Amino acid sequence: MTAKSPFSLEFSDPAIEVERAVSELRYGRPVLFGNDTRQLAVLALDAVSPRVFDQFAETVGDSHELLITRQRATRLSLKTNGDVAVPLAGMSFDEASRLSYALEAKMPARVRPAEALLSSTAELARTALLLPAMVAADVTDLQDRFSACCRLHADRLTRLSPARENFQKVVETRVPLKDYGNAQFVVFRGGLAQKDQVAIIVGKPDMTKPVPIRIHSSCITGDLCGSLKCDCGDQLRNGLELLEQAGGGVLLYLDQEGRGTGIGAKMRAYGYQHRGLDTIDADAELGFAEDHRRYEMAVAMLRLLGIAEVVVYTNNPTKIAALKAGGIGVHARTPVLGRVTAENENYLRTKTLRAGHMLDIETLVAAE
Ligand SMILES: Nc1nc2c(ncn2[C@@H]2O[C@H](COP(=O)(O)OP(=O)(O)OP(=O)(O)O)[C@@H](O)[C@H]2O)c(=O)[nH]1
Ligand SMILES: [Zn+2]
Repeated sequence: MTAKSPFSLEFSDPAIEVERAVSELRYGRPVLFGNDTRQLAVLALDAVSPRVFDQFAETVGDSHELLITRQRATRLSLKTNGDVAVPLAGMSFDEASRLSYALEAKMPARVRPAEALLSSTAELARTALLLPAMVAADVTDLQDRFSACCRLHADRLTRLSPARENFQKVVETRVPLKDYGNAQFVVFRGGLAQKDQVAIIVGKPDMTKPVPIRIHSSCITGDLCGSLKCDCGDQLRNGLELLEQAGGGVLLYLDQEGRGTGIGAKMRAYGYQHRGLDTIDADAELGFAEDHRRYEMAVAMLRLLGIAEVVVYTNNPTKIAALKAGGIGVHARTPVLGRVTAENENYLRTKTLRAGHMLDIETLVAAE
C-alpha cells in the first residue's frame, strides 16, 4: 500500500496545476492537456528547441498542428471569426516559427477552425508570457508516450478566479525618493504565475476620503530608460507628482510589461513597429489581442491597503471599469499626461483612436 502524501490536498489546486504546466511550457517541454474525452500533447513554439520540436513530430507521427489565433490569422488575410489550426506535417521548426510570427508569412491552404480545447491552450501560453503559437497533437490513444509529462485538465483554466484574487502583503518599508520625499513601498505576493507587485504610497493620503491612486503597468523601456516610443516614463513621474500634490496617494506598480504580453513579445512588436505597423497591429501579428492585462491584483492590493473609494489618475477606461467591477468606488478620474514626441505620436494616436483612451491628442500635439 502506498502512503498518502501529506501534501496531496494542498497541492491539488487548479492554480498550482496551471503554474506547473506553464513552467513546463516555458522550459520547452510538452504538457498533456485534455478534458474527459480527449488528450492533446502541447508545446509552446516560442520556448521549444528545434530538437524537441522534431522529436515531438516523430512521437505523434506527424499528426501535430499549429494553433494560430484569430488575430494572427486575420493579419495573414484569412477571413475567420475564430482561431485556426494548420497541419505541421513536413514543416520544419523554422517554417513553423515564420508562420506563427514573421511578417508577410503565407497562410497555408489547409486550415481548419480550432476547437475550444485547442484554442484554450493559447491562454496557457499567455500565462507563460509566451507567444500564443501552440503546437498540439491529439494523443488520446498515445498517452503512454507522454507518461513523463505534466498533465493538466482543461477545466482548471475555468477555476482560477480565487488564485487571481488572492494576495498577501509581504512587507512595507520607507524609501526616500529624490523628487517625492519619503515613500512607503508595500510589496504584495500572490495571483497566478506572477512576480511580486508593489504599491508606492507618496505623502500622507487621507484614508477617510476617496484616495488618489494611479494604476501603472510596468514599462522597462519607458519607466526605466526614458524611451521616447511611449508616454509611460512621463506618466510614472507625473503620476507620482500629481499624487503628492493631491496631499498623498498610492501608485500601484503592476507587473504587466507589454500590456500583459511580456518584454519578449513587446520587443518583437517594437521590431514590427519599426517596419510601420501600429502598436495594436504589431501585437496582432504576434497573435495577441489589443490588451491582455487583468486588474484583480489592483483591486486586491487596494483592499489590503484598506482603500475602498478612489480618485483614479488614468486615461484608460478599462482600468476604471476594472476597479468598478471589483467593487471599488471610483469618485472621479484625473488625466495623466506625458510629452508628445516625434517617436510616440503615432502610439498615442493609436491608443486614442483604437484603444479608446481619453486623450485629446490634437491639443497635446498642438501644445508641443
Ligand atoms: N505590447 C506593447 N505594449 C506596450 C507598448 N508600449 C507600451 N506598452 C505597454 O503598455 C502599458 C502601458 O501601461 P500604462 O502606463 O498603465 O498606461 P495605459 O494603459 O496607457 O493607461 P494610463 O497611462 O493609465 O492612461 C505597459 O504595460 C507598457 O509596457 C507597445 O508598443 N506594445
Ligand atoms: Zn511604455
